[in-house]
Amino acid sequence: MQSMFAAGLFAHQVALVTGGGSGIGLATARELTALGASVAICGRKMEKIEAGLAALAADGVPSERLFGGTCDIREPDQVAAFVGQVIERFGRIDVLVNNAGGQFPSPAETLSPRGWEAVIRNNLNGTFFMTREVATRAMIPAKRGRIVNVTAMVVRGFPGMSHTGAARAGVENLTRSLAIEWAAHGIRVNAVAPGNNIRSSGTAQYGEELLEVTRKATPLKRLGTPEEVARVIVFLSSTQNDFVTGAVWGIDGGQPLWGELWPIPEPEPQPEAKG
Ligand SMILES: CCCCCCC/C=C/C(=O)SCCNC(=O)CCNC(=O)[C@H](O)C(C)(C)COP(=O)(O)OP(=O)(O)OC[C@H]1O[C@@H](n2cnc3c(N)ncnc32)[C@H](O)[C@@H]1OP(=O)(O)O
Ligand SMILES: NC(=O)C1=CN([C@@H]2O[C@H](COP(=O)(O)OP(=O)(O)OC[C@H]3O[C@@H](n4cnc5c(N)ncnc54)[C@H](OP(=O)(O)O)[C@@H]3O)[C@@H](O)[C@H]2O)C=CC1
Repeated sequence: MQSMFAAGLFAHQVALVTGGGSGIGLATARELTALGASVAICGRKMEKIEAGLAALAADGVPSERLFGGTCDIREPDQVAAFVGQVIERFGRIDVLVNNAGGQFPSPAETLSPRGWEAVIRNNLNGTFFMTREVATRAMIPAKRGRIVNVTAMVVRGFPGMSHTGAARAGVENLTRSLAIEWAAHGIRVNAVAPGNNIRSSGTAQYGEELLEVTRKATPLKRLGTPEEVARVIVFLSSTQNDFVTGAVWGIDGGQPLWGELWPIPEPEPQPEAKG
């Protein structure tokens, strides 16, 4: 695949991509390694990480530029151990892509406390634990770094998945807070918000019928690809945009502007309040 970026843009740089064994994370790892980066990927399941490493090796990336291991981002001890391994292996971390995440559909009224917590921990807590670990151990001491958080398109709320909507909105706000707190350390913090309309290993679980609903609700009338999301992540991870920080960049075919986001029952007309 021909890259839109200059060859060697990430030479001698190290990127950590969470959830890098599949989907958007793997597409990001492929683009970064193609541009010369050394890349570390993590996820909960070793078989996904092995498949990701195999795909990168098949692209021709030498093994000395690759590292992968299991790490559940919800567990601070596992995060600390993984970040330590990456620093031991490569000596630095220039780029962190917080891509790991996910949820399940559920109406708010039947969501159990543990179900709510599982999704908040997966998307909000995990992103914070990883971000702080990488910043304090690698980026703040080095006085440089770029962090890109992968959230979701939540500007219209997320009816039917309110837990993830709340968690992703939290990550967007965290992005803005840390962009300010860590500006003095030479760290830029941005986010990308994929629409609910990217065809990936992640959305495959929702089925073709729902994907068709979301395609129809997209002004560009097609689904996006993990590579299209990855290109924006890579741009924000690069040194080619050093004046961009605290931004949330949508990649959604115009979806926030129009159309039904998720097929939940249409609200009933409500009577005017009396008195
Ligand atoms: C085409 C339409 C497009 C829609 C696209 C929407 C845009 C977003 C796309 C993506 O995000 S792509 C990525 C997709 N991948 C995933 O979403 C998978 C992620 N899921 C997980 O990783 C896990 O399921 C989880 C959310 C982290 C939860 O795992 P955990 O191991 O913590 O959970 P458990 O211990 O099993 O359960 C805890 C608690 O949660 C309840 N729960 C878990 N799964 C479900 C479910 N599918 N439905 C309802 N409830 C669920 C579970 O019941 C537990 O609660 P209690 O029963 O104990 O009260
Ligand atoms: N595709 C889409 O349309 C959209 C995607 N997104 C978000 O983009 C990101 C990538 O999604 P996508 O590539 O589509 O889907 P995938 O399911 O392929 O990617 C999610 C990755 O995150 C990893 N992961 C999930 N939870 C954890 C955890 N607790 N610790 C470590 N790794 C974890 C998974 O690996 P493992 O299971 O091995 O842990 C997997 O590799 C996710 O955050 C997703 O929610 C947001 C909006 C839309």
